[in-house]
Amino acid sequence: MQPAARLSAAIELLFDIEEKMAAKAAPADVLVTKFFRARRYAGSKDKRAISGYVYGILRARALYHWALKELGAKPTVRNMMIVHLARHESDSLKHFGEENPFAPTRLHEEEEDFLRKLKRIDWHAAPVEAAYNLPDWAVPGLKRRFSKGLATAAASLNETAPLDIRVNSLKANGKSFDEVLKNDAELFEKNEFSCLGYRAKGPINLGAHPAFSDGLIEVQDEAAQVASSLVDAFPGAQIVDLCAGAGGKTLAMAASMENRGQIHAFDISPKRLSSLKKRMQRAGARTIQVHQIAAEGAGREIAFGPMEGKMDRVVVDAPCTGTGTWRRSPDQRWRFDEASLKAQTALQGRLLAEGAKIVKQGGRLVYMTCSVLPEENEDVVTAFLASQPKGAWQLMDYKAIWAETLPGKPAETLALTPECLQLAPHAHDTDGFFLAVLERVA
Ligand SMILES: C[S@@+](CC[C@H](N)C(=O)[O-])C[C@H]1O[C@@H](n2cnc3c(N)ncnc32)[C@H](O)[C@@H]1O
Repeated sequence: MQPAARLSAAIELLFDIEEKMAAKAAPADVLVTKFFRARRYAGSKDKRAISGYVYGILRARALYHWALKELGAKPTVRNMMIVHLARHESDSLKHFGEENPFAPTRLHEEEEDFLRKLKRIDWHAAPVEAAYNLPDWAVPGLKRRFSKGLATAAASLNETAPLDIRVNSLKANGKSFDEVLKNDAELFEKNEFSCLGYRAKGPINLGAHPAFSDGLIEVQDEAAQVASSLVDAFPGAQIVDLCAGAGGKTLAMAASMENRGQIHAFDISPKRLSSLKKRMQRAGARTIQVHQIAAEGAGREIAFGPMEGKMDRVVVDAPCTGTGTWRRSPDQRWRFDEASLKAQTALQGRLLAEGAKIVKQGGRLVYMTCSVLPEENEDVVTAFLASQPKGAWQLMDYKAIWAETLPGKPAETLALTPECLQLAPHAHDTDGFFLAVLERVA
């Protein structure tokens, strides 16, 4: 593709992403994949260039909105692209209006005008929300979490994420990492916290790798690996994974359990559960029972009633705003608002209370989210404890569980409640992730 055609393609793709974002429909990564699948003629360099524009603009969206407002221009996709090029590769602006049927149309007078004014913009004067691409609904929670460290934390949440893998001990059978990855082992380095985790040193396509197709490795961020270990899923345990999704944690727990015991994996999404079924086959996990469940209604009582007070572990990996994974999905932040955050926290509270009923005495309720917002984390746990009879639950110190389940020194928490674990990219070089372990006393 010619450079001009790449620009047009990026504008078209971004337009689609913006539309779907407004409708809270398909996320950017799904749209990007679909876009390229329909354009087989796009080579790897084209894909890299187009994705570079798209994600670069998504990561600076609030900043470009702010700049365009300062200049009296509308925050359209085309205007954001013009600002982006002016900042990063002004030479490419010459492709607008080029003699090429695929080129974007020539810059019109208003655009030429704001381009001239753009040179006078003081980018350092941008408010923190614009500079770090923060949506209004998340700012109070981010300030509570990070206080003076907000700028550093927010900058880190706006970067690109690394790729981590977990060696699947069910299939690796004691093989060393070099044996599992063969000649590609040197492309990875050991994770800091997770005992089975490795981080890719650079971009790598694992989809076609034999270690992946043979189930020897799983793609999983280090934070999720740590959280799965802290469940302390022991061989022979009876576990309910209430929001199992496509089974990232379920598979890690099945491996810790050495295929002994039982994991009941529930979710409302048939698509995610069908992906879990494929993954468990590939991973050789034989202790997982998959159950689709309705979001609400009597079906849930029928499913969970017989389990009341019987489970060793109940994992509530709750649906959340995903603020901790903004690095991977930079459009995610624009899909929520104050009302949907509130609805999400109410659902999290309901799921935690529901899961609590099926934990046995001495068993553990493990609440986790991939969010850094206290509203979805400590506040949900505090409200749950307040709703329970006094002394019914003990909030366990994650450091004590870490000592039993993970090697090395426990990561220092950023949680407002010191017993809980809160990880964040700037401090731990992992996704943002929260975990609280509650033991049933009575
Ligand atoms: C954070 S994701 C789970 C990720 C998964 N545990 C993993 O490790 O890959 C949250 C999941 O909750 C599911 N969910 C949403 N509402 C639910 C409900 N009422 N009951 C059970 N699952 C629900 C979503 O479909 C989604 O798969």
